[in-house]
Amino acid sequence: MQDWFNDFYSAIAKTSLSHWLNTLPSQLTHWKNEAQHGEWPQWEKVLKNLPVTNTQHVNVNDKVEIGLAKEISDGQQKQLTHLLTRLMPWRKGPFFLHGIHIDTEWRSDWKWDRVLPHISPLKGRQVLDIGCGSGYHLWRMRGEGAELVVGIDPSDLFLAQFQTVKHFNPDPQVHFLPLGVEQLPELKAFDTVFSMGVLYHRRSPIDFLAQLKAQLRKGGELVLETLVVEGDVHTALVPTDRYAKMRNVWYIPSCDALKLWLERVGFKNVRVVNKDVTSLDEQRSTDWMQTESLKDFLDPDDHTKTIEGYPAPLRAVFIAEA
Ligand SMILES: Nc1ncnc2c1ncn2[C@@H]1O[C@H](C[S@+](CC[C@H]([NH3+])C(=O)[O-])CC(=O)[O-])[C@@H](O)[C@H]1O
Repeated sequence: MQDWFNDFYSAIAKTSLSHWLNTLPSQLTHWKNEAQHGEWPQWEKVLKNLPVTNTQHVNVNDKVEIGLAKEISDGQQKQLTHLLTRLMPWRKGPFFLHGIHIDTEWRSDWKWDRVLPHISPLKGRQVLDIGCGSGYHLWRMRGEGAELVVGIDPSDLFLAQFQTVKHFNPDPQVHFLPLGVEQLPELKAFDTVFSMGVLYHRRSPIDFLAQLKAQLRKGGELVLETLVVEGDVHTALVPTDRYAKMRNVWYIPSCDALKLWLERVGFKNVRVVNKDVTSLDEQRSTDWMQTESLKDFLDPDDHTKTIEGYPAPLRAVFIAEA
């Protein structure tokens, strides 16, 4: 793990992100010390036992597929499947590793298909994904030609899943840092900042939007995806307790309200490019995530409502300019 972070420091040393090096090393040292007390050591063991395959087969353009089945023996494939199950639940994907299909809870590729047609081409850009989950979209961003791709997410399990994929595709321009958005300094350097599925988890959504803006260079692009409700510019749902069984949901604004919030923190040219009700095919239990999923979070008699009686998950994609 020492190497991953050193690799990242080298990757940004001569870029407009170099001032990040003032704060990052001490934060990551702190993370390393803390991680030893949780489940990290057992996931690290999985990472250490992954087979070295040196595959040249990398497709991150229309899916995330690294390595072919024929490049490893049946015994190795069985062993690899076993190691991957030790990193369950796999929520964000899917991934195809040496013929093993990790059928994740979410079809994150469908979200990417809704976002991609509307964003500025990523070719040559420095890109940040805030709350990147397992890093599925990081690979797809690189597949679109981004020059440097950085994801942050505070979940250690997501880091372990990302590093598993990176083990088979050691691309030096794709990185995951175990940080929360609140730990970022004002970098003002990324060409595109993504934040998908995170806003409703933030207690102070307007501060969060300002933090996103502070990561972009002037004229850079924000790609924000979040839950929304129908309503006017003054509408935002704050659940009394849980929303779709999630404990940590705070604000679900209408599109007009969120557009206003974005404008209030200084974003320009704000537009909603996609609205979509999450289908039971997009989020579901699988062999790789065997506990409850969307169908258990909805009213069994009326799928337009959550089990708590709120409008069922409706998601929107916003694009804005810093
Ligand atoms: N403070 C924080 N800072 C950054 N990330 C955080 C924070 N707190 C939680 N997260 C992370 O935000 C992600 C939200 S999931 C979206 C994943 C992907 N983007 C997707 O669009 O599929 C959607 C959901 O679970 O509802 C998780 O990976 C958290 O660990």
